[in-house]
Amino acid sequence: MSDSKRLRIAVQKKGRLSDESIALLKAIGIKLQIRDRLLIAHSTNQPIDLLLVRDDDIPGLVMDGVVDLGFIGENELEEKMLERQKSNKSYAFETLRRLDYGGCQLSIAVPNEFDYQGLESLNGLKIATTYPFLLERYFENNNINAQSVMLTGSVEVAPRAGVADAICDLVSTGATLEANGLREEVVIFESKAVLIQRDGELSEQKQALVNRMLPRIDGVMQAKESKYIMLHAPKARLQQVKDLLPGAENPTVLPLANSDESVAVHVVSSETLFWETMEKLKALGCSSILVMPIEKMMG
Ligand SMILES: Nc1ncnc2c1ncn2[C@@H]1O[C@H](COP(=O)(O)OP(=O)(O)OP(=O)(O)O)[C@@H](O)[C@H]1O
Ligand SMILES: O=P(O)(O)OC[C@H]1O[C@H](OP(=O)(O)OP(=O)(O)O)[C@H](O)[C@@H]1O
Ligand SMILES: [Mg+2]
Repeated sequence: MSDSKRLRIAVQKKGRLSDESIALLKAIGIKLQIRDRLLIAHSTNQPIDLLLVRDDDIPGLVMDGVVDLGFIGENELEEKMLERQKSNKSYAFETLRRLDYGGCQLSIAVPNEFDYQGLESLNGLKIATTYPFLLERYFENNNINAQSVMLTGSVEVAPRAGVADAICDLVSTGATLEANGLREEVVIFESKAVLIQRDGELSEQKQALVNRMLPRIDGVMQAKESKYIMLHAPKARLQQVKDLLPGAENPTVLPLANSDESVAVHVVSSETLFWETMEKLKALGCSSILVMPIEKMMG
């Protein structure tokens, strides 16, 4: 059990989730000095320690109570849950937040020349994967009689190497599949990064720290999606201008020095302003249209 006074957070050391997880912690005000070869990093301004590990280890570290929090992909988390269920190990945890990065899907892909006619075409195949528990659950739920072949890496070369007939691997842009002459046919799991907490009560101090972190995480994610929009608009067309601005229920309208016809409009928008909308605003007589990123938000 984690009995240290400092909140322990597990983060992937090197990979797809590392940079964004660490950037998120920094964005919520946690100062970190990460040195390349060390497993642990101490925050210099909060009672927080980061454990930098392989992502495969993160669900187990949280479920065994070795760390308090962990950043992990839902694919890896669900796979480890299924694995621990089957071997009667505890698999309790709490999801604190679903995050806005690490988006990918676990899909079955076949070689381009394979004549795929639907799920029944998978019967009798050998399918290489790093996620055998998720794949076998999919087989069971869909009455597919196929065999999973566990590979920890280079899954996409398995069909060419004659090790398997098809694969089940993570897909984001599809570039890896394309480069290996494979075609995505079935999405079996959609995933994003999540922040999870171990089961059981945290000490009062640790819980208070987590309670402060979560609204800040929400603020960072919200800010990323939002824009601050400023423009000069003709007074006579103010309503039409407001109608064009996304999520602009309550814009600030300010007088402009030296102009009775125009006003300044400021608005925090829940989405960005597309070029097409900017062109329409211009056509209505708007000028000085600025779209700016927002760093932090608090409701
Ligand atoms: N192409 C992708 N785009 C977005 N997210 C991805 C992509 N590939 C993987 N992920 C997410 O990031 C997680 C980590 O992927 P990565 O490829 O870094 O893992 P890994 O090779 O298993 O690393 P490790 O050495 O830590 O075991 C995946 O489990 C998934 O949730
Ligand atoms: O659809 P794509 O955009 O091509 O992304 C998918 C690839 O990304 C991940 O691997 P990664 O590049 O992280 O390397 P790894 O397999 O060596 O971990 C994943 O395992 C796929 O191979
Ligand atoms: Mg891994």
